[in-house]
Parts: sequence; structure tokens; C-alpha cells
Amino acid sequence: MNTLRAEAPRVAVFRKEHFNAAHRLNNPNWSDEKNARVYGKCNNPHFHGHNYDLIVQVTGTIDPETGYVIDMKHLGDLIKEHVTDRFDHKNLNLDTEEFADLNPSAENIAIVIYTILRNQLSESLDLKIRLYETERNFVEYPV
Ligand SMILES: Nc1nc2c(c(=O)[nH]1)N=C([C@H](O)[C@H](O)COP(=O)(O)OP(=O)(O)OP(=O)(O)O)CN2
Repeated sequence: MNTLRAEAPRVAVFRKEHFNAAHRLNNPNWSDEKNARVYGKCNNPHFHGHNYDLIVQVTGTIDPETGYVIDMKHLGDLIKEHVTDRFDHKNLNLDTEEFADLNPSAENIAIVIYTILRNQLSESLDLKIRLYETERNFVEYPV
């Protein structure tokens, strides 16, 4: 008799959201010259904006009653309440406590969003964030 039981399949679901925000990349421990050299136009003292595309990936097993890993409507509502309402049309450096002392690079923004959403989801669900800062520049966390 085969005593091995098939593992429940794990499925990834994705929710895409969008927000606009301004930021400035700057290291306060460096000179103005070094900041300008390292960050280039992203160091503009008057800030600049991006149209961020956010893809939230949630992976888990399927609830046999709903057929869902997670209700994507609920996931969309969570992202709106906790992420996009918080960051959309904000100056990340000046208007948000998360980036008051943290350089708002795409990497750091992704980690902040991950941490916010991780607290909203069941521990049985895995979470991954993909954040597009431009059409060609994007980051993922965790890897
Ligand atoms: N590792 C990182 N590198 C860069 C980041 C970042 O957050 N992490 N951010 C920037 C800029 O803020 C921004 O992404 C602009 O970069 P740029 O390459 O100029 O943008 P585009 O893709 O629109 O333009 P291209 O013409 O394709 O270069 C830079 N680096």
C-alpha cells in the first residue's frame, strides 16, 4: 500500500496595482557632489516622480470551499488600504514616515511594501513583491 499522500497543490495569484509618487535618492552622509555623481538626475533636490506599477504575488494552497488561494478582491482592498492610499500622490521623502530616514530606492520601497502587506496576510500564505519604477527598471522582494 502506498502510504505517501499527494501534497495539496500550491498556486500563485497576482494582483496588479498602481501609484504615483515623487522621491529623491540622496545619502545624507555624502557630499552634494558624491550624491550627484552616484544618483545623477535621481538626486534632483526638487524631487521627481514615477508611475509605479506594483505586482503582489500571494502563494498558497486552494481553500476547497471557495476554490481560492485568497480572494483577489480582498487582496486588492488590502493593497489599496495599506499601500496605495498611503503612498499615491505623495512625496515619499517628505510625506511618509517610512522614508523620512530611508532612501526611497525601488529596493527599499519594495521591502517596505512587503513588510506592510506581510502583516495583513495569513502566515500560511507566501508573499512576493514586484515593483516597476519605470517600464524597464523593476525589483523583486524577497528573492
Ligand atoms: N538599483 C537601483 N537603481 C536605480 C534606481 C533604484 O531605485 N534602484 N532608481 C533609479 C531612478 O530613480 C529611476 O529608476 C530612473 O532611472 P532611469 O534608468 O533613468 O529610467 P528609465 O528606465 O525610464 O530610463 P532609460 O532611458 O531606460 O535609462 C535609477 N537607478
